[in-house]
Amino acid sequence: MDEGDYTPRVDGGGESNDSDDSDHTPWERPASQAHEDPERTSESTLDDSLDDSVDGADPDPTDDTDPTDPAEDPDPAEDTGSNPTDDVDSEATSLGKGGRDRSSPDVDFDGVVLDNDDDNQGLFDDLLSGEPIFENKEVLRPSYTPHELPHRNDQINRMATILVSALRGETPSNILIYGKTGTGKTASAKFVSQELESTSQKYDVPCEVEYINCEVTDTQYRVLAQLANTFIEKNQAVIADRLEQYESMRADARDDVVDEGAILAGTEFDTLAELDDRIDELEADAEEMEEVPMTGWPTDRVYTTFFDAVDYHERVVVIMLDEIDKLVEKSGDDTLYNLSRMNSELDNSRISIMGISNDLKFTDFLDPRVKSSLGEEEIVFPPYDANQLRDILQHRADIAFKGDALTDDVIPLCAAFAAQEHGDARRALDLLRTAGELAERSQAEIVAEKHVRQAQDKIELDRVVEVVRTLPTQSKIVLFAVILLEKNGVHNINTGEVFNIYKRLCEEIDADVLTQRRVTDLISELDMLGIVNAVVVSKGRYGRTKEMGLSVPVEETEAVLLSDSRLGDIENAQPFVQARFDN
Ligand SMILES: Nc1ncnc2c1ncn2[C@@H]1O[C@H](COP(=O)(O)OP(=O)(O)OP(=O)(O)O)[C@@H](O)[C@H]1O
Repeated sequence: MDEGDYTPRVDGGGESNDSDDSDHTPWERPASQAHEDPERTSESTLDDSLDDSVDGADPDPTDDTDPTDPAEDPDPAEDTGSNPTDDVDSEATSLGKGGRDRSSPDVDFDGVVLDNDDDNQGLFDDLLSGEPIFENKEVLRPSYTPHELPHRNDQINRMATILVSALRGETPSNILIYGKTGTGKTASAKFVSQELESTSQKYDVPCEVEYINCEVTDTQYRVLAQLANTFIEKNQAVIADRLEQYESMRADARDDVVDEGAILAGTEFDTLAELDDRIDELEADAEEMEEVPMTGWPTDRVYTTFFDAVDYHERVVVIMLDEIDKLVEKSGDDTLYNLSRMNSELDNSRISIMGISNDLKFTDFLDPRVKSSLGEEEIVFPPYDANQLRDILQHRADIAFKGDALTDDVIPLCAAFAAQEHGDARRALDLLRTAGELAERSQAEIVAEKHVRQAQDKIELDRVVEVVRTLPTQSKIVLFAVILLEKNGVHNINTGEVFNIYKRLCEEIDADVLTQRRVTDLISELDMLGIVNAVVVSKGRYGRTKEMGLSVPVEETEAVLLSDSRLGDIENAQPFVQARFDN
Protein backbone atom coordinates (compact mmCIF):
# COMPACT_ATOMS: atom_id res chain seq x y z
CA MET A 1 0.00 0.00 0.00
CA ASP A 2 1.27 3.38 -0.87
CA GLU A 3 0.09 5.73 1.81
CA GLY A 4 1.86 8.76 0.42
CA ASP A 5 2.22 11.59 2.93
CA TYR A 6 -0.82 10.58 4.85
CA THR A 7 -0.19 9.29 8.34
CA PRO A 8 -3.09 7.91 10.30
CA ARG A 9 -3.77 9.27 13.80
CA VAL A 10 -3.04 6.32 15.99
CA ASP A 11 -2.65 7.41 19.63
CA GLY A 12 1.14 7.58 19.72
CA GLY A 13 2.06 4.19 18.42
CA GLY A 14 -0.70 1.90 19.39
CA GLU A 15 -3.41 0.99 21.71
CA SER A 16 -1.56 -2.10 22.66
CA ASN A 17 -0.15 0.12 25.35
CA ASP A 18 -3.56 1.35 26.25
CA SER A 19 -4.26 -0.19 29.60
CA ASP A 20 -7.73 -0.93 28.42
CA ASP A 21 -6.45 -3.22 25.73
CA SER A 22 -3.36 -4.58 27.29
CA ASP A 23 -5.06 -5.85 30.41
CA HIS A 24 -7.59 -7.97 28.69
CA THR A 25 -8.81 -8.85 25.25
CA PRO A 26 -11.63 -6.64 24.06
CA TRP A 27 -14.02 -9.52 24.13
CA GLU A 28 -13.27 -10.32 27.75
CA ARG A 29 -14.99 -8.47 30.50
CA PRO A 30 -12.42 -6.32 32.30
CA ALA A 31 -11.51 -7.52 35.76
CA SER A 32 -13.09 -4.42 37.23
CA GLN A 33 -16.44 -5.58 35.95
CA ALA A 34 -16.05 -9.20 36.78
CA HIS A 35 -17.44 -8.77 40.26
CA GLU A 36 -20.69 -7.61 38.78
CA ASP A 37 -21.95 -11.06 38.32
CA PRO A 38 -23.08 -11.71 41.88
CA GLU A 39 -24.88 -8.38 41.71
CA ARG A 40 -26.56 -9.39 38.54
CA THR A 41 -27.69 -12.56 40.17
CA SER A 42 -29.06 -10.73 43.11
CA GLU A 43 -30.67 -8.26 40.78
CA SER A 44 -32.41 -10.92 38.82
CA THR A 45 -33.60 -12.56 41.99
CA LEU A 46 -34.89 -9.26 43.16
CA ASP A 47 -36.34 -8.54 39.78
CA ASP A 48 -38.23 -11.78 39.92
CA SER A 49 -39.61 -11.02 43.32
CA LEU A 50 -40.58 -7.58 42.11
CA ASP A 51 -42.30 -9.13 39.12
CA ASP A 52 -44.43 -11.07 41.49
CA SER A 53 -45.23 -8.15 43.66
CA VAL A 54 -46.27 -6.12 40.66
CA ASP A 55 -48.36 -8.51 38.77
CA GLY A 56 -49.86 -9.88 41.91
CA ALA A 57 -49.92 -13.29 40.34
CA ASP A 58 -48.01 -16.06 41.93
CA PRO A 59 -45.89 -17.57 39.22
CA ASP A 60 -45.55 -20.75 41.17
CA PRO A 61 -48.42 -22.84 39.99
CA THR A 62 -47.88 -25.39 42.68
CA ASP A 63 -48.96 -22.91 45.35
CA ASP A 64 -52.47 -22.21 44.34
CA THR A 65 -53.01 -24.71 41.61
CA ASP A 66 -51.79 -27.79 43.29
CA PRO A 67 -52.49 -30.50 40.78
CA THR A 68 -52.64 -33.00 43.57
CA ASP A 69 -55.51 -31.18 45.28
CA PRO A 70 -58.85 -31.90 43.69
CA ALA A 71 -60.51 -29.00 45.46
CA GLU A 72 -58.06 -26.53 44.01
CA ASP A 73 -57.89 -27.57 40.41
CA PRO A 74 -58.27 -24.25 38.65
CA ASP A 75 -58.68 -25.58 35.16
CA PRO A 76 -62.08 -24.36 34.05
CA ALA A 77 -61.90 -26.47 30.94
CA GLU A 78 -61.89 -29.63 32.99
CA ASP A 79 -65.54 -29.21 33.90
CA THR A 80 -66.48 -29.18 30.28
CA GLY A 81 -64.44 -32.28 29.72
CA SER A 82 -62.74 -30.65 26.78
CA ASN A 83 -59.30 -30.36 28.22
CA PRO A 84 -56.72 -32.65 26.69
CA THR A 85 -54.91 -32.70 30.03
CA ASP A 86 -57.93 -34.14 31.81
CA ASP A 87 -56.38 -37.55 32.05
CA VAL A 88 -53.27 -36.17 33.61
CA ASP A 89 -55.29 -34.17 36.09
CA SER A 90 -57.50 -37.02 37.12
CA GLU A 91 -54.54 -39.31 37.55
CA ALA A 92 -52.86 -36.74 39.69
CA THR A 93 -55.99 -36.09 41.72
CA SER A 94 -56.51 -39.77 42.34
CA LEU A 95 -53.20 -39.66 44.18
CA GLY A 96 -54.08 -36.36 45.84
CA LYS A 97 -53.40 -35.40 49.45
CA GLY A 98 -54.26 -38.27 51.70
CA GLY A 99 -55.05 -40.45 48.72
CA ARG A 100 -51.42 -40.82 47.70
CA ASP A 101 -50.25 -44.38 47.84
CA ARG A 102 -47.19 -44.06 50.06
CA SER A 103 -46.51 -47.77 49.94
CA SER A 104 -45.94 -47.65 46.23
CA PRO A 105 -42.42 -48.60 45.28
CA ASP A 106 -42.46 -45.61 42.90
CA VAL A 107 -42.36 -43.09 45.74
CA ASP A 108 -38.89 -41.61 45.75
CA PHE A 109 -37.03 -40.35 48.80
CA ASP A 110 -38.17 -36.75 48.42
CA GLY A 111 -41.76 -37.79 48.40
CA VAL A 112 -42.17 -37.02 44.71
CA VAL A 113 -44.43 -39.58 43.15
CA LEU A 114 -43.06 -41.07 39.98
CA ASP A 115 -46.08 -42.52 38.32
CA ASN A 116 -45.76 -45.50 36.06
CA ASP A 117 -47.89 -44.12 33.28
CA ASP A 118 -47.24 -40.47 33.74
CA ASP A 119 -43.88 -39.19 34.81
CA ASN A 120 -44.92 -35.67 35.83
CA GLN A 121 -47.30 -34.03 38.27
CA GLY A 122 -48.65 -31.48 35.88
CA LEU A 123 -46.46 -28.60 37.03
CA PHE A 124 -46.51 -27.15 33.52
CA ASP A 125 -49.80 -28.61 32.33
CA ASP A 126 -51.93 -25.92 33.93
CA LEU A 127 -49.78 -23.22 32.45
CA LEU A 128 -49.93 -24.83 29.03
CA SER A 129 -53.64 -25.56 29.18
CA GLY A 130 -54.71 -21.91 28.81
CA GLU A 131 -55.12 -20.49 25.33
CA PRO A 132 -51.85 -18.83 24.37
CA ILE A 133 -52.12 -15.09 23.90
CA PHE A 134 -49.06 -14.72 21.70
CA GLU A 135 -48.81 -16.00 18.18
CA ASN A 136 -45.17 -14.92 17.82
CA LYS A 137 -43.71 -13.01 20.75
CA GLU A 138 -40.31 -12.59 19.08
CA VAL A 139 -41.83 -9.93 16.84
CA LEU A 140 -42.07 -7.63 19.86
CA ARG A 141 -38.46 -8.06 20.89
CA PRO A 142 -35.80 -5.44 20.07
CA SER A 143 -33.80 -8.00 18.08
CA TYR A 144 -36.57 -8.31 15.48
CA THR A 145 -36.05 -6.25 12.33
CA PRO A 146 -39.45 -5.29 10.93
CA HIS A 147 -40.07 -5.47 7.19
CA GLU A 148 -42.20 -2.39 7.32
CA LEU A 149 -41.39 0.84 9.13
CA PRO A 150 -44.46 3.05 9.17
CA HIS A 151 -43.81 6.81 9.42
CA ARG A 152 -40.20 6.54 8.40
CA ASN A 153 -40.65 6.74 4.62
CA ASP A 154 -39.12 10.20 4.34
CA GLN A 155 -35.99 9.27 6.22
CA ILE A 156 -35.65 5.94 4.41
CA ASN A 157 -36.03 7.62 1.02
CA ARG A 158 -33.44 10.24 1.93
CA MET A 159 -30.96 7.55 2.88
CA ALA A 160 -31.68 5.60 -0.31
CA THR A 161 -31.23 8.72 -2.47
CA ILE A 162 -27.81 9.31 -0.95
CA LEU A 163 -26.65 5.70 -1.01
CA VAL A 164 -27.76 4.92 -4.56
CA SER A 165 -24.42 6.32 -5.79
CA ALA A 166 -22.80 3.22 -4.28
CA LEU A 167 -24.67 1.14 -6.85
CA ARG A 168 -23.24 3.33 -9.60
CA GLY A 169 -19.73 2.67 -8.29
CA GLU A 170 -19.43 6.20 -6.89
CA THR A 171 -18.70 7.21 -3.31
CA PRO A 172 -21.87 8.15 -1.43
CA SER A 173 -21.72 11.18 0.87
CA ASN A 174 -21.20 10.45 4.53
CA ILE A 175 -24.41 10.54 6.53
CA LEU A 176 -25.09 11.48 10.13
CA ILE A 177 -28.36 10.27 11.57
CA TYR A 178 -29.71 11.92 14.72
CA GLY A 179 -32.74 11.27 16.85
CA LYS A 180 -33.80 10.39 20.36
CA THR A 181 -33.73 6.81 21.52
CA GLY A 182 -36.34 4.48 20.02
CA THR A 183 -37.11 6.66 17.01
CA GLY A 184 -36.25 3.93 14.53
CA LYS A 185 -32.77 5.08 13.48
CA THR A 186 -31.08 1.68 13.65
CA ALA A 187 -34.08 -0.19 12.27
CA SER A 188 -34.34 2.19 9.29
CA ALA A 189 -30.60 2.19 8.59
CA LYS A 190 -30.49 -1.60 8.69
CA PHE A 191 -33.49 -1.84 6.44
CA VAL A 192 -31.85 0.45 3.86
CA SER A 193 -28.57 -1.50 4.11
CA GLN A 194 -30.30 -4.79 3.45
CA GLU A 195 -32.00 -3.28 0.40
CA LEU A 196 -28.71 -1.85 -0.79
CA GLU A 197 -26.87 -5.14 -0.48
CA SER A 198 -29.59 -7.17 -2.12
CA THR A 199 -29.85 -4.69 -5.02
CA SER A 200 -26.08 -4.75 -5.43
CA GLN A 201 -26.21 -8.54 -5.71
CA LYS A 202 -29.03 -8.29 -8.21
CA TYR A 203 -27.02 -5.99 -10.48
CA ASP A 204 -23.70 -7.60 -9.62
CA VAL A 205 -22.18 -4.38 -8.33
CA PRO A 206 -19.62 -4.78 -5.54
CA CYS A 207 -21.19 -2.89 -2.64
CA GLU A 208 -21.07 -3.90 1.01
CA VAL A 209 -22.36 -2.53 4.30
CA GLU A 210 -20.52 -3.19 7.57
CA TYR A 211 -22.40 -2.60 10.82
CA ILE A 212 -20.52 -1.77 14.01
CA ASN A 213 -22.16 -1.10 17.35
CA CYS A 214 -19.80 1.39 18.97
CA GLU A 215 -21.28 0.83 22.38
CA VAL A 216 -19.59 -2.57 22.28
CA THR A 217 -16.72 -1.83 19.89
CA ASP A 218 -15.60 1.43 21.40
CA THR A 219 -11.92 1.97 20.66
CA GLN A 220 -10.05 2.69 17.44
CA TYR A 221 -8.16 -0.59 17.77
CA ARG A 222 -11.35 -2.61 18.09
CA VAL A 223 -13.18 -0.84 15.27
CA LEU A 224 -10.27 -1.21 12.86
CA ALA A 225 -9.57 -4.80 13.92
CA GLN A 226 -13.20 -5.80 13.46
CA LEU A 227 -13.33 -4.18 10.03
CA ALA A 228 -9.96 -5.63 8.99
CA ASN A 229 -10.97 -9.15 9.97
CA THR A 230 -14.33 -8.90 8.22
CA PHE A 231 -12.68 -7.83 4.97
CA ILE A 232 -9.92 -10.41 5.30
CA GLU A 233 -12.56 -13.10 5.65
CA LYS A 234 -14.40 -11.82 2.60
CA ASN A 235 -11.18 -11.57 0.61
CA GLN A 236 -10.27 -15.12 1.53
CA ALA A 237 -13.63 -16.28 0.24
CA VAL A 238 -13.10 -14.39 -3.04
CA ILE A 239 -9.59 -15.85 -3.39
CA ALA A 240 -10.85 -19.36 -2.68
CA ASP A 241 -13.52 -18.97 -5.39
CA ARG A 242 -11.07 -17.72 -7.95
CA LEU A 243 -8.50 -20.36 -7.13
CA GLU A 244 -11.09 -23.07 -7.58
CA GLN A 245 -12.02 -21.68 -10.98
CA TYR A 246 -8.39 -21.29 -12.14
CA GLU A 247 -7.31 -24.67 -10.79
CA SER A 248 -10.07 -26.33 -12.74
CA MET A 249 -8.97 -24.51 -15.94
CA ARG A 250 -5.43 -25.66 -15.22
CA ALA A 251 -6.57 -29.23 -14.70
CA ASP A 252 -8.47 -29.18 -18.01
CA ALA A 253 -5.35 -27.98 -19.78
CA ARG A 254 -3.20 -30.61 -18.08
CA ASP A 255 -5.58 -33.42 -18.96
CA ASP A 256 -5.89 -32.12 -22.53
CA VAL A 257 -9.65 -32.05 -22.17
CA VAL A 258 -9.83 -28.93 -24.26
CA ASP A 259 -7.05 -27.09 -26.04
CA GLU A 260 -5.32 -24.12 -24.47
CA GLY A 261 -6.95 -21.51 -26.70
CA ALA A 262 -10.43 -22.74 -25.85
CA ILE A 263 -9.63 -22.80 -22.14
CA LEU A 264 -8.30 -19.27 -22.09
CA ALA A 265 -10.89 -17.79 -24.46
CA GLY A 266 -12.82 -14.97 -22.80
CA THR A 267 -10.46 -14.85 -19.78
CA GLU A 268 -7.91 -12.25 -18.81
CA PHE A 269 -5.09 -14.67 -19.63
CA ASP A 270 -3.28 -15.04 -22.96
CA THR A 271 -1.13 -17.97 -21.97
CA LEU A 272 -1.19 -20.78 -19.46
CA ALA A 273 1.94 -19.32 -17.92
CA GLU A 274 -0.02 -16.19 -17.05
CA LEU A 275 -2.71 -18.35 -15.49
CA ASP A 276 -0.07 -20.15 -13.42
CA ASP A 277 1.39 -16.85 -12.29
CA ARG A 278 -2.03 -15.66 -11.21
CA ILE A 279 -2.62 -18.86 -9.24
CA ASP A 280 0.72 -18.39 -7.47
CA GLU A 281 -0.13 -14.78 -6.77
CA LEU A 282 -3.51 -15.64 -5.26
CA GLU A 283 -1.99 -18.35 -3.11
CA ALA A 284 0.60 -15.87 -1.86
CA ASP A 285 -2.13 -13.30 -1.10
CA ALA A 286 -4.13 -15.84 0.86
CA GLU A 287 -1.03 -16.78 2.79
CA GLU A 288 -0.16 -13.18 3.52
CA MET A 289 -3.53 -12.08 4.88
CA GLU A 290 -3.07 -12.29 8.58
CA GLU A 291 -6.02 -11.79 10.89
CA VAL A 292 -5.67 -9.00 13.41
CA PRO A 293 -5.56 -10.30 16.98
CA MET A 294 -8.06 -8.69 19.32
CA THR A 295 -5.25 -7.04 21.23
CA GLY A 296 -1.53 -6.52 21.07
CA TRP A 297 -0.69 -4.93 17.71
CA PRO A 298 0.30 -1.30 17.35
CA THR A 299 -2.71 0.58 16.00
CA ASP A 300 -0.93 1.77 12.85
CA ARG A 301 -0.33 -1.86 11.89
CA VAL A 302 -4.02 -2.62 12.41
CA TYR A 303 -4.89 0.40 10.30
CA THR A 304 -2.57 -0.71 7.47
CA THR A 305 -3.98 -4.23 7.56
CA PHE A 306 -7.53 -2.85 7.36
CA PHE A 307 -6.53 -0.48 4.54
CA ASP A 308 -4.96 -3.28 2.49
CA ALA A 309 -7.88 -5.62 3.13
CA VAL A 310 -10.53 -3.13 2.04
CA ASP A 311 -8.53 -2.08 -1.00
CA TYR A 312 -7.87 -5.65 -2.10
CA HIS A 313 -10.44 -5.39 -4.84
CA GLU A 314 -12.89 -2.90 -6.27
CA ARG A 315 -15.92 -2.20 -4.08
CA VAL A 316 -17.88 0.52 -2.35
CA VAL A 317 -18.16 0.02 1.40
CA VAL A 318 -20.62 1.74 3.70
CA ILE A 319 -19.45 1.59 7.32
CA MET A 320 -22.38 1.98 9.66
CA LEU A 321 -21.27 3.22 13.09
CA ASP A 322 -24.21 2.89 15.44
CA GLU A 323 -23.97 4.86 18.73
CA ILE A 324 -21.05 6.74 17.18
CA ASP A 325 -21.10 9.20 20.11
CA LYS A 326 -19.97 6.37 22.42
CA LEU A 327 -16.88 5.82 20.27
CA VAL A 328 -16.00 9.53 20.38
CA GLU A 329 -16.68 9.70 24.10
CA LYS A 330 -14.49 6.68 24.83
CA SER A 331 -11.62 7.19 22.44
CA GLY A 332 -11.82 10.58 20.75
CA ASP A 333 -12.25 11.25 17.05
CA ASP A 334 -9.10 9.56 15.68
CA THR A 335 -11.05 6.66 14.18
CA LEU A 336 -13.40 9.00 12.37
CA TYR A 337 -10.51 11.17 11.23
CA ASN A 338 -8.71 8.17 9.74
CA LEU A 339 -11.79 6.66 8.14
CA SER A 340 -12.96 9.94 6.67
CA ARG A 341 -9.58 10.57 5.02
CA MET A 342 -9.06 7.10 3.58
CA ASN A 343 -10.73 7.71 0.23
CA SER A 344 -7.93 9.95 -0.96
CA GLU A 345 -5.50 7.05 -0.52
CA LEU A 346 -7.54 4.05 -1.63
CA ASP A 347 -6.90 2.79 -5.19
CA ASN A 348 -9.60 0.22 -5.79
CA SER A 349 -12.28 0.79 -3.20
CA ARG A 350 -14.27 3.64 -1.72
CA ILE A 351 -15.69 4.00 1.74
CA SER A 352 -18.54 6.01 3.10
CA ILE A 353 -19.52 6.44 6.75
CA MET A 354 -23.00 6.36 8.18
CA GLY A 355 -22.96 7.52 11.80
CA ILE A 356 -25.97 7.07 14.08
CA SER A 357 -26.34 8.95 17.35
CA ASN A 358 -28.96 9.93 19.87
CA ASP A 359 -26.72 12.60 21.30
CA LEU A 360 -27.34 15.69 19.20
CA LYS A 361 -24.36 17.47 20.64
CA PHE A 362 -21.60 14.93 20.12
CA THR A 363 -20.26 16.69 17.01
CA ASP A 364 -19.26 19.61 19.24
CA PHE A 365 -16.36 17.45 20.40
CA LEU A 366 -15.16 16.64 16.89
CA ASP A 367 -12.21 18.13 15.07
CA PRO A 368 -13.75 20.65 12.59
CA ARG A 369 -12.40 18.68 9.60
CA VAL A 370 -13.96 15.47 10.86
CA LYS A 371 -17.17 17.29 11.65
CA SER A 372 -17.57 18.75 8.18
CA SER A 373 -16.62 15.53 6.42
CA LEU A 374 -18.88 13.36 8.56
CA GLY A 375 -21.87 15.63 8.43
CA GLU A 376 -22.06 15.94 4.64
CA GLU A 377 -25.66 14.83 4.92
CA GLU A 378 -27.71 14.94 8.10
CA ILE A 379 -30.98 13.13 8.64
CA VAL A 380 -33.10 13.81 11.70
CA PHE A 381 -35.49 11.26 13.16
CA PRO A 382 -38.15 13.14 15.13
CA PRO A 383 -39.94 11.43 18.04
CA TYR A 384 -43.16 9.60 17.21
CA ASP A 385 -46.47 11.02 18.38
CA ALA A 386 -49.16 8.84 19.94
CA ASN A 387 -50.97 8.24 16.62
CA GLN A 388 -47.81 7.12 14.87
CA LEU A 389 -46.93 4.82 17.76
CA ARG A 390 -50.41 3.37 17.52
CA ASP A 391 -49.81 2.45 13.86
CA ILE A 392 -46.44 0.94 14.65
CA LEU A 393 -47.88 -1.13 17.49
CA GLN A 394 -50.84 -2.24 15.39
CA HIS A 395 -48.54 -3.54 12.65
CA ARG A 396 -46.54 -5.55 15.14
CA ALA A 397 -49.51 -6.68 17.23
CA ASP A 398 -51.16 -8.19 14.14
CA ILE A 399 -48.26 -10.61 13.85
CA ALA A 400 -47.38 -10.98 17.53
CA PHE A 401 -50.77 -11.79 19.09
CA LYS A 402 -53.53 -14.26 18.40
CA GLY A 403 -56.60 -12.67 16.83
CA ASP A 404 -58.83 -10.89 19.39
CA ALA A 405 -56.20 -11.25 22.12
CA LEU A 406 -56.19 -7.50 22.81
CA THR A 407 -59.03 -5.34 24.01
CA ASP A 408 -59.54 -2.16 21.98
CA ASP A 409 -57.92 0.15 24.49
CA VAL A 410 -54.62 -1.74 24.86
CA ILE A 411 -52.77 -0.32 21.85
CA PRO A 412 -53.94 3.30 22.31
CA LEU A 413 -52.93 3.15 25.97
CA CYS A 414 -49.45 1.72 25.23
CA ALA A 415 -49.02 4.41 22.55
CA ALA A 416 -50.14 7.15 24.91
CA PHE A 417 -47.77 6.04 27.69
CA ALA A 418 -44.80 5.83 25.30
CA ALA A 419 -45.64 9.17 23.66
CA GLN A 420 -45.54 10.79 27.10
CA GLU A 421 -41.99 9.48 27.54
CA HIS A 422 -40.50 10.93 24.36
CA GLY A 423 -42.12 9.13 21.46
CA ASP A 424 -40.04 6.01 21.98
CA ALA A 425 -41.18 3.04 19.87
CA ARG A 426 -38.96 0.68 21.83
CA ARG A 427 -40.75 1.64 25.03
CA ALA A 428 -44.14 1.22 23.36
CA LEU A 429 -43.21 -2.26 22.14
CA ASP A 430 -41.79 -3.22 25.55
CA LEU A 431 -45.00 -2.09 27.17
CA LEU A 432 -47.13 -4.15 24.81
CA ARG A 433 -44.96 -7.25 25.23
CA THR A 434 -44.84 -6.93 29.02
CA ALA A 435 -48.61 -6.40 29.18
CA GLY A 436 -49.06 -9.60 27.15
CA GLU A 437 -46.67 -11.50 29.41
CA LEU A 438 -48.43 -10.30 32.56
CA ALA A 439 -51.79 -11.31 31.13
CA GLU A 440 -50.37 -14.69 30.19
CA ARG A 441 -48.91 -15.17 33.67
CA SER A 442 -52.17 -14.38 35.36
CA GLN A 443 -53.80 -16.87 32.98
CA ALA A 444 -56.09 -14.22 31.54
CA GLU A 445 -57.47 -14.98 28.12
CA ILE A 446 -57.06 -11.50 26.76
CA VAL A 447 -54.77 -8.55 27.37
CA ALA A 448 -56.70 -5.69 28.94
CA GLU A 449 -56.09 -2.13 30.05
CA LYS A 450 -55.13 -3.23 33.58
CA HIS A 451 -52.28 -5.34 32.19
CA VAL A 452 -50.90 -2.29 30.37
CA ARG A 453 -51.01 -0.27 33.58
CA GLN A 454 -49.30 -3.09 35.49
CA ALA A 455 -46.71 -3.30 32.72
CA GLN A 456 -46.09 0.44 32.95
CA ASP A 457 -45.50 0.10 36.72
CA LYS A 458 -43.24 -2.88 36.22
CA ILE A 459 -41.09 -1.19 33.59
CA GLU A 460 -40.88 1.93 35.72
CA LEU A 461 -39.84 -0.16 38.71
CA ASP A 462 -37.25 -2.02 36.65
CA ARG A 463 -35.84 1.35 35.61
CA VAL A 464 -35.64 2.51 39.22
CA VAL A 465 -33.98 -0.73 40.25
CA GLU A 466 -31.39 -0.31 37.50
CA VAL A 467 -30.71 3.34 38.36
CA VAL A 468 -30.38 2.61 42.08
CA ARG A 469 -28.25 -0.47 41.49
CA THR A 470 -25.72 1.50 39.47
CA LEU A 471 -25.43 4.49 41.84
CA PRO A 472 -21.98 5.16 43.34
CA THR A 473 -21.58 3.87 46.89
CA GLN A 474 -21.71 7.35 48.48
CA SER A 475 -25.03 8.13 46.78
CA LYS A 476 -26.34 4.76 47.90
CA ILE A 477 -25.48 5.58 51.52
CA VAL A 478 -27.22 8.97 51.26
CA LEU A 479 -30.28 7.32 49.73
CA PHE A 480 -30.25 4.66 52.43
CA ALA A 481 -30.28 7.41 55.07
CA VAL A 482 -33.37 8.95 53.42
CA ILE A 483 -35.06 5.57 53.35
CA LEU A 484 -34.34 4.88 57.02
CA LEU A 485 -35.85 8.24 57.99
CA GLU A 486 -38.88 7.72 55.81
CA LYS A 487 -39.41 4.22 57.19
CA ASN A 488 -39.40 5.69 60.67
CA GLY A 489 -42.18 8.04 59.85
CA VAL A 490 -40.11 11.21 59.39
CA HIS A 491 -41.81 13.52 56.89
CA ASN A 492 -40.27 16.50 55.15
CA ILE A 493 -36.82 15.14 55.85
CA ASN A 494 -34.19 17.89 55.93
CA THR A 495 -30.57 17.80 54.84
CA GLY A 496 -29.24 17.92 58.41
CA GLU A 497 -31.19 14.81 59.38
CA VAL A 498 -29.97 12.95 56.31
CA PHE A 499 -26.40 14.01 57.02
CA ASN A 500 -26.50 12.74 60.61
CA ILE A 501 -27.72 9.29 59.61
CA TYR A 502 -25.38 9.26 56.62
CA LYS A 503 -22.36 9.91 58.88
CA ARG A 504 -23.27 7.04 61.18
CA LEU A 505 -23.83 4.69 58.28
CA CYS A 506 -20.42 5.61 56.84
CA GLU A 507 -18.75 4.90 60.17
CA GLU A 508 -20.54 1.57 60.40
CA ILE A 509 -19.29 0.37 57.02
CA ASP A 510 -15.95 2.14 57.19
CA ALA A 511 -16.62 4.46 54.26
CA ASP A 512 -15.20 7.98 53.83
CA VAL A 513 -17.48 10.67 55.26
CA LEU A 514 -18.13 13.48 52.80
CA THR A 515 -18.87 17.04 53.85
CA GLN A 516 -22.45 18.16 54.31
CA ARG A 517 -22.11 20.33 51.21
CA ARG A 518 -21.13 17.29 49.08
CA VAL A 519 -23.99 15.29 50.56
CA THR A 520 -26.36 18.12 49.57
CA ASP A 521 -24.97 17.83 46.00
CA LEU A 522 -25.58 14.09 46.03
CA ILE A 523 -29.15 14.74 47.17
CA SER A 524 -29.59 17.10 44.20
CA GLU A 525 -28.32 14.37 41.88
CA LEU A 526 -30.79 11.88 43.36
CA ASP A 527 -33.46 14.53 42.80
CA MET A 528 -32.45 14.87 39.14
CA LEU A 529 -32.63 11.10 38.70
CA GLY A 530 -36.18 11.22 40.06
CA ILE A 531 -35.32 9.06 43.08
CA VAL A 532 -36.03 11.69 45.72
CA ASN A 533 -38.11 14.80 45.49
CA ALA A 534 -36.32 17.72 47.16
CA VAL A 535 -37.62 21.24 47.57
CA VAL A 536 -35.82 24.21 49.05
CA VAL A 537 -37.82 25.74 51.91
CA SER A 538 -37.15 28.98 53.69
CA LYS A 539 -36.96 28.82 57.48
CA GLY A 540 -37.17 32.56 57.94
CA ARG A 541 -34.30 33.84 59.98
CA TYR A 542 -32.89 30.28 60.28
CA GLY A 543 -32.02 30.35 56.59
CA ARG A 544 -33.01 27.86 53.95
CA THR A 545 -32.92 24.09 53.90
CA LYS A 546 -33.85 21.29 51.55
CA GLU A 547 -36.79 19.12 52.47
CA MET A 548 -37.22 15.85 50.71
CA GLY A 549 -39.19 12.67 50.38
CA LEU A 550 -38.70 9.47 48.41
CA SER A 551 -40.21 9.32 44.90
CA VAL A 552 -39.66 5.58 44.55
CA PRO A 553 -41.13 2.58 46.39
CA VAL A 554 -39.39 2.20 49.77
CA GLU A 555 -39.27 -1.58 50.13
CA GLU A 556 -37.97 -2.35 46.65
CA THR A 557 -35.41 0.42 46.73
CA GLU A 558 -34.16 -0.68 50.13
CA ALA A 559 -33.84 -4.23 48.86
CA VAL A 560 -31.70 -3.05 45.93
CA LEU A 561 -29.46 -1.05 48.26
CA LEU A 562 -29.02 -3.97 50.62
CA SER A 563 -28.02 -6.20 47.72
CA ASP A 564 -24.88 -4.03 47.47
CA SER A 565 -22.20 -5.97 49.33
CA ARG A 566 -21.06 -2.93 51.34
CA LEU A 567 -24.47 -1.74 52.44
CA GLY A 568 -25.54 -5.30 53.01
CA ASP A 569 -23.07 -5.32 55.93
CA ILE A 570 -25.25 -2.92 57.91
CA GLU A 571 -26.93 -5.32 60.25
CA ASN A 572 -29.32 -3.19 62.20
CA ALA A 573 -29.76 0.39 61.18
CA GLN A 574 -32.47 1.16 63.70
CA PRO A 575 -30.24 2.67 66.40
CA PHE A 576 -28.91 5.27 63.94
CA VAL A 577 -32.37 6.55 63.32
CA GLN A 578 -33.22 6.61 67.01
CA ALA A 579 -30.19 8.79 67.55
CA ARG A 580 -30.88 11.09 64.63
CA PHE A 581 -31.21 14.22 66.70
CA ASP A 582 -28.21 13.45 68.86
CA ASN A 583 -25.78 15.57 66.86
N1 LIG B 1 -41.44 2.99 12.30
C1 LIG B 1 -41.29 1.86 12.97
N2 LIG B 1 -42.01 0.78 12.66
C2 LIG B 1 -41.85 -0.39 13.32
N3 LIG B 1 -41.00 -0.56 14.33
C3 LIG B 1 -40.25 0.48 14.70
C4 LIG B 1 -40.34 1.74 14.04
N4 LIG B 1 -39.48 2.59 14.63
C5 LIG B 1 -38.87 1.91 15.60
N5 LIG B 1 -39.32 0.64 15.65
C6 LIG B 1 -38.91 -0.41 16.58
O1 LIG B 1 -38.58 0.22 17.79
C7 LIG B 1 -37.41 -0.38 18.38
C8 LIG B 1 -36.34 0.67 18.54
O2 LIG B 1 -35.93 1.13 17.26
P1 LIG B 1 -34.42 1.46 16.91
O3 LIG B 1 -33.48 0.51 17.59
O4 LIG B 1 -34.31 1.58 15.45
O5 LIG B 1 -34.30 2.87 17.62
P2 LIG B 1 -33.08 3.84 17.65
O6 LIG B 1 -33.59 5.16 17.21
O7 LIG B 1 -31.93 3.27 16.89
O8 LIG B 1 -32.80 3.87 19.19
P3 LIG B 1 -31.40 4.00 19.96
O9 LIG B 1 -30.89 5.35 19.66
O10 LIG B 1 -31.78 3.81 21.39
O11 LIG B 1 -30.52 2.89 19.43
C9 LIG B 1 -37.00 -1.50 17.45
O12 LIG B 1 -37.55 -2.70 17.95
C10 LIG B 1 -37.64 -1.13 16.13
O13 LIG B 1 -37.94 -2.28 15.40
